[in-house]
Amino acid sequence: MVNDPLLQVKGVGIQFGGLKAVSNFNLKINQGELIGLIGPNGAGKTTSFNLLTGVYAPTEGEILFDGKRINGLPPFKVTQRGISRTFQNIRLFNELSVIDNVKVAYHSLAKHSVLSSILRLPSHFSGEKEMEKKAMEFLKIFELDKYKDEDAKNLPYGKQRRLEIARALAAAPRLLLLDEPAAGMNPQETKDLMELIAFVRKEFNLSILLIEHDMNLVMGICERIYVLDHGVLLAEGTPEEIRNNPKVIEAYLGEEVHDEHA
Ligand SMILES: Nc1ncnc2c1ncn2[C@@H]1O[C@H](COP(=O)(O)OP(=O)(O)OP(=O)(O)O)[C@@H](O)[C@H]1O
Repeated sequence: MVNDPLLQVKGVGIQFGGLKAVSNFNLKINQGELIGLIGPNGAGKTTSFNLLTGVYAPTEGEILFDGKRINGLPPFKVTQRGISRTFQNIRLFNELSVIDNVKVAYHSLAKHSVLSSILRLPSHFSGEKEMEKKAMEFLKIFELDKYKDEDAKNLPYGKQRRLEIARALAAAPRLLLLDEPAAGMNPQETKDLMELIAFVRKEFNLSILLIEHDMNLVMGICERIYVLDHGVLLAEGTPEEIRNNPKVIEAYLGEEVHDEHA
């Protein structure tokens, strides 16, 4: 159905030994929404991403993407269905060039087959050319085109973060999961990145789920916010509702937000 949410997480949870890292987690993302996921350290945010992307299979509940069940699928299948992510600790292919990092992600979608690549058929070369062109388009959007032949490891930290997002986008997702994309960036880099996220969301008609510690940033760009605490959903609402939710203030935001709006 056209109006069904793109992503529906229904009562999802996972237990590691005796620890319930996430339990009874419910979340909905509609087409085109930019949603924030916040919570104190150890609240279960990254574990939720791992559940959504098939790194972990939930021990309870189900996850529907585009109306179809995806829990239990391995990560590469989840990516093929249309969910891409970035990682809290950057995971690039350090020894590969900047452009090759993007091409790797694009590869699974390219039309030419492995066989045509091995045999070096004409379709291999046209496929390669098209891939190069597409990868350059992503690099341009992220202002990384002039570093295309540089090893990824030589990029400054902020640019590595941008490259990770470019690579995630190259897999042509409908839902992009960003795990603290602005971590370690200075205020100007963070501001630029947020503008870029807003731009790519429109340009690629994306839905985005964003884990972020910078409260002003989350409040500034997300339509709705989910708050996790000790693995359970503490609150869900608009930035205004979250800001004024006493449970959230007590558990997470504390005096900082209180003072801001006093
Ligand atoms: N593979 C695992 N095995 C055992 N425990 C785990 C595993 N992964 C996560 N946990 C635990 O689950 C809880 C939630 O961790 P998670 O990394 O999801 O929190 P987070 O909200 O992302 O925190 P942070 O903001 O610090 O990144 C923590 O107590 C963590 O130690």
